[in-house]
This record gives sequence, C-alpha cells and structure tokens, in this order.
Amino acid sequence: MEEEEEGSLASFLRWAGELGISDAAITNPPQHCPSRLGYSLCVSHFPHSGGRGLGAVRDLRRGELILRVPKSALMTSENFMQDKKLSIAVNNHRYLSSSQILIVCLLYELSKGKSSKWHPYLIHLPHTYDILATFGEFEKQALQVDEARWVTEKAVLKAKSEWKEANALMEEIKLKSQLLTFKAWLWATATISSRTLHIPWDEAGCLCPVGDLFNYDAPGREPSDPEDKEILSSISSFQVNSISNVENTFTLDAEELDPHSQRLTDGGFEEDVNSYCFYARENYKQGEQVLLCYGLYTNLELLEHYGFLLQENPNDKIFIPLESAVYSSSSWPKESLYICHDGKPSFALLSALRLWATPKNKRKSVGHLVYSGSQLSVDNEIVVMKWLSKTCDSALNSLPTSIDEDTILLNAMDNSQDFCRFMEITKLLSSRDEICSFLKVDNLHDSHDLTDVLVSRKVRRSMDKWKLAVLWRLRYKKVLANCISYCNEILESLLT
Ligand SMILES: C[S@@+](CC[C@H](N)C(=O)[O-])C[C@H]1O[C@@H](n2cnc3c(N)ncnc32)[C@H](O)[C@@H]1O
Repeated sequence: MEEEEEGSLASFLRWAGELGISDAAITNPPQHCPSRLGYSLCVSHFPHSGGRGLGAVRDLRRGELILRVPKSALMTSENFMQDKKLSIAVNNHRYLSSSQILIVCLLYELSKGKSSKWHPYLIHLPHTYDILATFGEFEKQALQVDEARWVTEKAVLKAKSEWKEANALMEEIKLKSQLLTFKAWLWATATISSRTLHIPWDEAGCLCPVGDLFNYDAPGREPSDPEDKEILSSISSFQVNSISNVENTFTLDAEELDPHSQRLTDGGFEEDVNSYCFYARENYKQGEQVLLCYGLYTNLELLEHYGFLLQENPNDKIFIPLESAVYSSSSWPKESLYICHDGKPSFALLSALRLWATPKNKRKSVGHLVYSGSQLSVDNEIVVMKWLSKTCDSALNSLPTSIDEDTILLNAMDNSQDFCRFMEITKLLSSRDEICSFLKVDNLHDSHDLTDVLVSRKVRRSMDKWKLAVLWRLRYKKVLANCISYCNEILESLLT
C-alpha cells in the first residue's frame, strides 16, 4: 500500500472508531469504553479474492462477533433525510423506488464534498465498477451466450430508465452537472448494488462503513474439517435470508447460533443492540482474509450485481435450450431445469428429461418413480444421456470461440506487459473478429506506438471488463463440456 493511501486509510478507520464502529468482541460496550478497530480485523489487500478486504489480526473462532456498526453510522435513506432540503424534495417524488432514492441521496451527499459527514467514507469508495449495467455493446457481445447478453441488455435499459425517472428530483436538489450524468448515475447504482447490506426497514438496504469491506465467500462450500462435516450432516438445513435479501439455504452448526437471538446468518441488523453485527462464518487463522456470504448467486448474478465471478462457484448453474415438449412433460418450473456447476443435470432437469423420453401413454404410470429421482429403465436413461450430451455439444459448437481459444485469450490478457506482446499471443487465435472489435472500440487500430497502449488506464479498464466477459463464457463452456463428460461416463457404464 502506498504511504499516502495508508495514511488516509488510517484516518478513515479513526473516523469510523469515533462513530462507534468497533471490532472488539463485545456486543454492548460500556459508555466509557472507547470504540476501537484493530482488535479482530485489519484492512488488507487480497489480490486473488476481491482486492481490498478485511484480514484477521488474531485467530478468530467461528460464530464470534467480529464487527459492530451502530445504526447511526449506517448510511440509510432515513439518515440522509435528516437534511431538510433533501427530505422535502424526496417527498415530492414518492413514485421513485427506494433504491432510486438511496442512489440520489448518495449523489447528493457526494456533492457536499468535504462538508459531508460521510466524506472520509465516500473518498474510499471504488472509482469504477464492472457490474453488467456498465458493460458496453462490445463487452455484451463478448459474453457470447444469449441469456447473458439479454440480462446485460436488461440491466443497461433498467439503469437508463431509472436515471431518467430520477432526473426531476436530481434537478430539484440542484446537483452539479457532472453528478447529473448517466455515468454518475451508473457509478452510484453500482455502489448501491455491490455494497449495500440488508436492513429490515428499507428495501434499498444501507451502506455500512467498514462492514462493506468484507469480500465474498459462496455458501455451500464443504467444510474442510472432517469434524465439522460430521456436525453439519447431523443438523437440518435452515431457510434463511441473506444480507442481500436473497433467500438461501445452507446448513449451520448449532454452536453457531447465538443462544439469545437464534441468529442464522453471518451478518445482520440486531434490534437489541441497535447495530449491524458481523460474526465469523468459520475459524480463521491470523492473517487470513475474513469473508462474508452476501447470498446465493450464480456467476451471472454475481457479475450482474457485484461485477465479479468465482472460478469455483458451487452455486453456479447454466441453462441450455430445451424443446417446449420438455417443459410441458412435467410440472417442474423452468428455472429448476439447469446444469449444475460440476456438469451434472439438476434433479428437476434429469427427471423432466426421463419423463419426456417416456411414451406419452406411459408417463402417468412412471410419475412416482420420476418424482422420486429414480432411473426408469436402461433404454430411457440412454436416450436421456445421448440427448443431453448432443444438446450440450451443439450449444458449445454454436458459440464463436472454443474453450482453448478463450484460454489463450485470457492468458494473453494476463501475461502481456505491452500491446505488441498481446497481439503476438492472440495471433494463435483462429477468430480475430473479437480482437478487431476491441481495437475499434478503443480506437487502437491506428495507434502507432502500441507498446504503451496497455499502460493507458482507459484501455486497461476496457480490458478488465472484456476479461470478465471471457471468464464468464469460459466457465459456461466448461460446464457444458463437463456435462458431456458426465453423460458419456453414464453411457459407458450403461452400454458395457
Ligand atoms: C462489498 S465490496 C467488498 C470490498 C471491496 N473489495 C472494496 O475494495 O471495497 C464488494 C466488491 O468486492 C469485490 N469482491 C468481493 N468478493 C470478491 C471475490 N471473492 N472475488 C473477487 N472480487 C470480489 C467485488 O468487486 C465486489 O463488488
């Protein structure tokens, strides 16, 4: 960390301590006890899992209280409304959603500059984001898969229409011209989308200084400690609300439940202490990154709301084109018919395909077997596996680039110090259309000195977004390829 950055971070943490934000492991500190940070957590850099994040300064025990942010320190629409001018204006525009209001509040607070109470926090917010709504036409096309392109288009259109709807309010509160732009709106939208935590009294959530520095860990990972596995397998799973308002199912150790509040998540607002409280979701060794589960997301959803994705995401799923007869042959909802991150068809997809491959007049008699997940017959299983493998294969072949090509492209993005080297590596690719489009979008085709191009911040930023699109489509293709291998293994065992 640069010296200057370190200094400003230290003053941010001092400011946070003055607001009562504390990582001392006590829920209700006595009045005379000064708030402090540095007892459990420190801000650190984790280049491979989220960049800036929070590390453990000592060994932490699962279930232990690690951070407490009092309600008065949370940035909520309610807190912002203490500003009379803003509150009167917002009341004139009640048709706006709670998220739109929080976005306007954030921009308004930003316009106050140093006089804002939140200034030390605001200056540490990221300057740029990569959520899907910030993708341009080039990055959208780079996703290659229709479903992902459609989600991106919807995200961009939604952001644009919400911005237009909020324009009258932003003009009424006299925001500076640069804060009235769509670019500023997108920045604030991405801040709210990727950093707010769930609070029970406002759907838009809240911004939580220090608490929003936790990077993400996906729910559903197997605990590595065999003892933990034993405990987990003996306890039923709970349906819980994540901090991002998404419903999750994951198993929790009885020990992890606070005996008083029957707490089921690793973070949440607690009425009795009037604070947002965070608990360690596992045991951490000193120096390890402390992570938080924001919710249960596929890679596309992570990209849409948070601007990143995971190489290993146990909750990832992909959808393949299915004939309408597959949907109509069973009562499974469409969204349950997917391929899991490891290439296996979901329970519902496999059952629906087994029923679909059964002659219509026999479906009723095998219904109970299908819905209990049983194989119907060897012949039926062979039809299903052949169909699934063929469908994944044609889905793979219909995409403009292969797994190998995407891997070379990513390698070039990661390992090129200069643009000449990037061009050199990508010469191996059969499809050069995408490279040409990138050069065109960034006006690089007539650049004479390509050596310095990658140093330009603008080009780096474009390449970061392009890289996310390539990473996403590569994961998608790998799931398809894994599904083909899975089907082939089953076929082999059935045919021998
Ligand atoms: C709530 S913030 C976490 C703190 C953030 N790293 C920061 O510097 O302010 C969420 C953002 O952190 C990044 N992030 C969180 N978890 C991540 C992970 N496991 N891998 C990559 N990026 C992650 C994403 O950019 C996400 O939008």
